[in-house]
Amino acid sequence: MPSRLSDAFRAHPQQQLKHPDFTSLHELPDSYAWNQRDDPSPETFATESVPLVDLNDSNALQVIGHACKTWGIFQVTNHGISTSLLDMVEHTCRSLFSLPVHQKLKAARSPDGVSGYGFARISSFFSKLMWSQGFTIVGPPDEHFCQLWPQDFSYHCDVIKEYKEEMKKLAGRLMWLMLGSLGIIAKEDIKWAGPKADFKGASAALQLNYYPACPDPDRAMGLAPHTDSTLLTILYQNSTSGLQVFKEGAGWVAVPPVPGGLVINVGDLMHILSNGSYQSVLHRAMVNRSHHRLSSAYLYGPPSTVEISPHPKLVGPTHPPLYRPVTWNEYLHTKAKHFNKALSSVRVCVPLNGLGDVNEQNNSVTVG
Ligand SMILES: C=C1C[C@]23C[C@H]1CC[C@H]2[C@@]12CCC[C@@](C)(C(=O)O1)[C@H]2[C@@H]3C(=O)O
Ligand SMILES: O=C(O)CCC(=O)C(=O)O
Ligand SMILES: [Fe+2]
Repeated sequence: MPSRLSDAFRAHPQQQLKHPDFTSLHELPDSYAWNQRDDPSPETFATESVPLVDLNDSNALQVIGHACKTWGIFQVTNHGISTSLLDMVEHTCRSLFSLPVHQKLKAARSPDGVSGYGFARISSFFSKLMWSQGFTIVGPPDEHFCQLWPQDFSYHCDVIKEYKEEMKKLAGRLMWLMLGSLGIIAKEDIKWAGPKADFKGASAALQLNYYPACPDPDRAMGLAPHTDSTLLTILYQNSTSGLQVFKEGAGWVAVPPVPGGLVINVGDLMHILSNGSYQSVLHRAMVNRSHHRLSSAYLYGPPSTVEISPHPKLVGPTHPPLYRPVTWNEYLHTKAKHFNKALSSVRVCVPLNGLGDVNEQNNSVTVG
């Protein structure tokens, strides 16, 4: 099993797809036209809205805990990330995606790599193409940025580095808020958080997404429904809406951009750590006829060698562990192979009849 995030996809290389120049398309090609069969979820729209939390509010911990249990997503304000930094990141995204295709392809993601320009990893699980372009950054951006902007790369590198540092601090803070509401409050409760409890060794990937304006948005899909493989994800979206989340009993709910706000979603590893108490949220990005859309997702997880398992404080005789321990790399590997069945493939199979022979998937563990 690879031990670095950048090696997570060595065993599952991504197929090479053509990168069209979106700006030149005035009609939606058939390869981009999604039909109901590709998107089985009901197209209902809810009146409910995703919780909004002011991080300066004294109730923040409780509101976040409730949001993680019921929605698996919330938006935050007063998060400490300056508007000017968010503007600079947006500017870097804009500048990156508006480069000519041949220039972007100089920093193309290699089939078995994780960083660089290309289609979303999950593309291979769908028969239709997504109306988006992405740029993934794991580790320092210098090498790829040098190819994109031979003149100005150091400016863009500095923006991304500062953003990653700020995101890392905010993610550590959010970790304690999310865990705190489950009663996981002491430094010793999460050993890998380190002596200062600041999650210094955490790993992360930054995913920049660009959704060009689309001639036929009702039939196109920006980013297909998925959950993130993370502990948590911090998403910045520009002022164009498009993000939707699936809520049981309500259907697809839009997550409108809140000025200066950030969207936080629970990922699969947090679902495991919370022993199923927090939901990793199914989400997708829709596209727009007249406006392009930009987003940046900070995908946050544990250090590569750390195994995540249901927290001992949440496990007991009446609450058996629902998942077996997994490292982030191992889980990304599983996701690249099984996509939306990845979570169930690491689920511990509790026998329903006590006979211990219930084992729906050959790589799940049977207990009892
Ligand atoms: C650290 C990560 C997390 C990854 C894979 C790798 C780098 C890029 C991330 C995303 C970003 C876009 C959605 C997703 C589903 C995708 O296709 O690539 C994510 C995936 C995951 O959360 O599984
Ligand atoms: O663009 C968005 O709103 C969603 C992006 C996303 O889900 C991701 O990058 O994982
Ligand atoms: Fe996502």
